[in-house]
Amino acid sequence: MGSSKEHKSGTKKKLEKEKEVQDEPATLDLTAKNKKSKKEKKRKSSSEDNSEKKPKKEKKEKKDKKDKKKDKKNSEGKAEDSHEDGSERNEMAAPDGLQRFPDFSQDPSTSTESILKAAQLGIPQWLAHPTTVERDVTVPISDERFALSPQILSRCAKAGVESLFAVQSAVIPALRAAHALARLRQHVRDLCVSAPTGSGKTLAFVIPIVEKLRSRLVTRLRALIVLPTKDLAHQVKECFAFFCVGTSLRVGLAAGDVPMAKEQASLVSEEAEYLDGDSSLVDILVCTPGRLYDHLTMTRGFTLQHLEFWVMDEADRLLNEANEEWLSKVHTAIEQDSLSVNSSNIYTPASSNASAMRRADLQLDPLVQPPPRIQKLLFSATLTGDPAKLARLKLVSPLYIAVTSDEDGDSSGPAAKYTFPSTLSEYFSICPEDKKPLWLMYMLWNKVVGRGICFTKSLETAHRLAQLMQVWIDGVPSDKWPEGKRAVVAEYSSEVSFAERTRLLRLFKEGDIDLLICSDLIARGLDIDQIETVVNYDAPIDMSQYTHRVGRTARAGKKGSAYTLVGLTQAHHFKTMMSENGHWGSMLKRFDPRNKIMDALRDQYKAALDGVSSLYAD
Ligand SMILES: Nc1ncnc2c1ncn2[C@@H]1O[C@H](COP(=O)(O)OP(=O)(O)OP(=O)(O)O)[C@@H](O)[C@H]1O
Repeated sequence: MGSSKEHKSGTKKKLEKEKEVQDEPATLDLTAKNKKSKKEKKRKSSSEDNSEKKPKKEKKEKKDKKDKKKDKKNSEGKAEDSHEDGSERNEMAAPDGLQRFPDFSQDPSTSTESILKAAQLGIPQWLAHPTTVERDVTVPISDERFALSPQILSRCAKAGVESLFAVQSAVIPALRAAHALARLRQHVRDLCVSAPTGSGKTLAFVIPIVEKLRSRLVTRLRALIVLPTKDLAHQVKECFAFFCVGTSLRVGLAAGDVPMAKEQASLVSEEAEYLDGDSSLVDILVCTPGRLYDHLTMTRGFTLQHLEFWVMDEADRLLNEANEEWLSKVHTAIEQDSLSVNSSNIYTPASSNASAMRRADLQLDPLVQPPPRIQKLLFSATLTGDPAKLARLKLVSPLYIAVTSDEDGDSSGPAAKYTFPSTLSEYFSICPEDKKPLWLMYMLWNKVVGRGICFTKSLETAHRLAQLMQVWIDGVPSDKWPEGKRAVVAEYSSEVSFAERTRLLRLFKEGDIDLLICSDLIARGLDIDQIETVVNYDAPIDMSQYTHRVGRTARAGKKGSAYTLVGLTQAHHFKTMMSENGHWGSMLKRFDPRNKIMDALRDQYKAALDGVSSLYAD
């Protein structure tokens, strides 16, 4: 937990530095503006060649003008309602003379069309033209298109699922149809799915996979679900386990949180190892790429020869993994084994070095048909549009389903626009770097956060911030707090052991923790029902990071808020990023703390800084 002396002295230096810079005048880095003018020239020439885009361009220019006007208004420090209920005025337009919103009125804005066009260069047709589904659609679970069994319907009822969300209502029928085709030995298409955070992507693959496998006769590894982190693997495993109740399907987990030997023993039986695949103790395996690689390399009897589904959840993150060896390892395993068995459970007794002979036998034997091809299923809220990355997956005639919203207009192409839950309210605040802790204190003090999660840019920042908040909280007697209730914060990062993280999540869910301070470790995928607020303590560096972070709230149709603290030097980048992705405007409101409360907190902040410094003084 970063308690070494080295870490302490580093932290101390940083805190001293933090104190030093407090009184420095903040400067806004505008170097990006010069770079931008080149971009703008390029944009102009490309839009001149593109006359059919004109009406859209005009519309955009109007919108930009409107945005610029708004920015100008902000920059002039004019009071503006900035909070959800519109009741809170911008009383803190310029305390310290630092909090004015920088004037972007001189900034040329980059056309979304040209970015889109560039992004589409060289991308395959299927990726450029997704089947789109409206975000807010829901369909009763009993709809005949889903053809769900009584067993699945009863699990859905138990889970409180009465209707299916947009992504589920599109993906489940597509997969059910594919299963029917597979049974007839027909061509099965791979599937790529992009849908907003919290929109129910997990059930979109869990339900049809359980539905397809529940009548299988023999336990064999037929579905492989790969997720980028241990935490997510646990979450998805639990979901499968819940939906497999009432079936004989067995769900396994390989995420590296138990010793390798124990994991091996849970996946493969030592007894039946003379038959490839017959030794599997699980039908569905949820795993992380690292452990999957280890089992393919080291676990005797572990084979993918019976695989029917290969799901990659948080697919773009998996494709970004620095170590992609796992991907080629899976492909090699599949290619070696794919013709050794057919789906009607007739298998050829085989040793692992006899694939070629098996193939020849299969082709000669009229009773033995080739197995169904493995169907690859990719899911993400921010599916990559990089054709080179997708090519590594060797997808076969993929179908691309994108859940979008009305505001996305003619959204086409991969992640052409990031789609956000309609129940999410978004705010940003411009503040000097060294005052960010004060902003966070304000949010905790003033109960802006409720129950929330706070993202920082690094493990170290998360650790230092959690420590500072703790010293502050401990230093103010309970009866001085609003409603006599102290805030409770905890650090939640990969520095904290998995067991401790599990405990913290439990406390958070039970309402005993108000704010989890974390690095990006859990930005993706984690489904915690109770998160009301996301605080981006450090502004995200790209739109994908923003999407995944804010997507921890406003899930499954619930309301949620996201607050981004934008440092003065990040302000230009933040606005450009939001504008380029069509996310700058009425959906993103300005939030400014109230002067009076901030004044009261300033002394407490200073005392907390001193308190932390003294921790390291010994
Ligand atoms: N049809 C449904 N009815 C009610 N609740 C649902 C339904 N589908 C999913 N949920 C709930 O919605 C929440 C979000 O679902 P899920 O975690 O699958 O989202 P996601 O799209 O994978 O999000 P992310 O991209 O952030 O990982 C979960 O708590 C899940 O139980």
